[in-house]
Amino acid sequence: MLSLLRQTAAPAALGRSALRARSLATVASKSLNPFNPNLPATLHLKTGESFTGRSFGAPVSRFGESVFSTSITSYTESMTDPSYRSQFLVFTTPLIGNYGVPDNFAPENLVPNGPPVMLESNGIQCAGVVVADVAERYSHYQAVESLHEWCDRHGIPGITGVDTRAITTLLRTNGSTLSKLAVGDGHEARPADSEYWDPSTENLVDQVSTREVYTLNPDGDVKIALLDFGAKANILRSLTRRGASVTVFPWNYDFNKVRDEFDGLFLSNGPGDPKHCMEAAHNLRKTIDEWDKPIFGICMGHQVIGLAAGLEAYRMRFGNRGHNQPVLALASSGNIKAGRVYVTSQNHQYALELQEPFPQGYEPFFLNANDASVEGVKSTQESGKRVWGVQFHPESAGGPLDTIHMFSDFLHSCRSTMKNSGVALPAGGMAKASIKLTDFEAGL
Ligand SMILES: NC(=O)CC[C@H](N)C(=O)O
Repeated sequence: MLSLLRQTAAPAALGRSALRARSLATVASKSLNPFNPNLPATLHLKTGESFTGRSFGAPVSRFGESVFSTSITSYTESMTDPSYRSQFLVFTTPLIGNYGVPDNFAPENLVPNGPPVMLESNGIQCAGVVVADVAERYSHYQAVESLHEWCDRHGIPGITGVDTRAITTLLRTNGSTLSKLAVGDGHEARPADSEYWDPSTENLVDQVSTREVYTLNPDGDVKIALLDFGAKANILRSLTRRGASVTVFPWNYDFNKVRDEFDGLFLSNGPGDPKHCMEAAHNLRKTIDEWDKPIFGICMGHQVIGLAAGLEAYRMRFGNRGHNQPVLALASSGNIKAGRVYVTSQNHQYALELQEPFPQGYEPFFLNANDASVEGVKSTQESGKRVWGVQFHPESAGGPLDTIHMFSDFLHSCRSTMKNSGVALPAGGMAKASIKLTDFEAGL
C-alpha cells in the first residue's frame, strides 16, 4: 500500500496550482454514477438477519465482516485506515458524509517531509460503509466531493436508511459478523452460509504492506526503521514532524540485517489476525534479545511485540472501535503517569491475554477501563530493555490526542542512546524542543 502512496507523490516539476487543478479534474472526471435514491441494497448478516435500505457509492455487491465504530467524526480517516481492510464499517453516528471528502493529494494539504496523502492512505480500505443517513449535500472548505462520489470512484458500496442501532446491538451480542452487502437486482436473496468469505483466514497485512523499502525525511537527526503492517499515514507524520527520518520496510523484512544503521524500531498498525505475523514476531524476538535500542509498537505492532514476548493473542467478541476508549495507565513512562486514565482512539478485533504470570522482563502498561483488556505492554525497568506496545492509537486521526506525546517519549529515548554513543543531544531534549503548542492545536 505505501509503495502505491509513493507512486502518487507529486512530481517536483509541477507547480502547486497546476497540481491542484489536475487533482480536482481527476476527482471530477472519475465520478461515474450519480446518486440514485431508488437503488435498493440489503446488508445480510451470517447470523440470519437482513437490513434493507438504499445504495450509495459503487453499485456493487461484496462480502466482508461487519464491525461497528462509535466515532462521531473522521469517517474519511477511518475509511482510509488500512486496519479496516475487508470490513463493513457500521457507523453508530447517524449522519455521515455532511462534511464531504477532501482532496487526498492536494499539495497544500500535505505535511512537509511526510507521506504524500492528507488522509490515512491513498484510498478507501474498508469493504463498505453502513450508515443510518448519508448526507447527499456536504459543506467544508476542503471538501471536493461527496461521500457517495468518493465511494463510487473507489468501487466501494455503501448502504443508507438502515437501523444502525439494531445492527450494532446484534454485533455487540453476536460479535463482529461475516456479511454480504448486496446492491440492486436480487439484493434480498440471502447467501448460503458457505458463500460468506472470512477475511481472518487471509494474511491481510501482506496485502497492504509496502513492497519496497523507502525513506521519508532522510535528513532527520534520528533514524527510525518502521515495519509496515499497514501503517496509518499519521504514524509516519507523527514521527517525521518530530524530526525523525523514517525508513519503511515490508512487514516481514528481517530488521536484524540492518539494525546497526538505526536508532529505534517502530512496528505499525495493520489489519487482521496477528497470528499471520508470526514471522515478524520471531524476527522481533531476536532483535529484542540482541539489541538494546528503543522499540515501539501500535495496535498490530503491539500485538506482534506481545507474541514475541510469549503472550497469546485472542479474538474479542466485537473489538473496540471508536475515539472515546478510556485506558488506565498501570506504569509510568515518559509523559505517561501511572494511575491516570487517557481517552484513546481504537480500531481492533484482537487483543493480548493478560497472562499470569506475565512473561519475564515485561509488565502490563495499560488496561481498558471498560472491558479490562490489555491496552499496553512494556519491558520492565530491571530488564534493561526499552520496549513499549500500545493497543490504542496515540496518533489518533481521528480521535483525541491524550497520548500523542508517546511519540516524543519514544524519540527522546532513541536520541538519548545516540547521546551515549557520542551523537549530541540538543539541550532539553529534541523531543520537547521540536514540538510547539501550535503544532498540537493543529491536530498533529
Ligand atoms: N488497528 C490495528 O492495527 C488492528 C490490529 C489487528 N488487526 C486487530 O484487529 O486487532
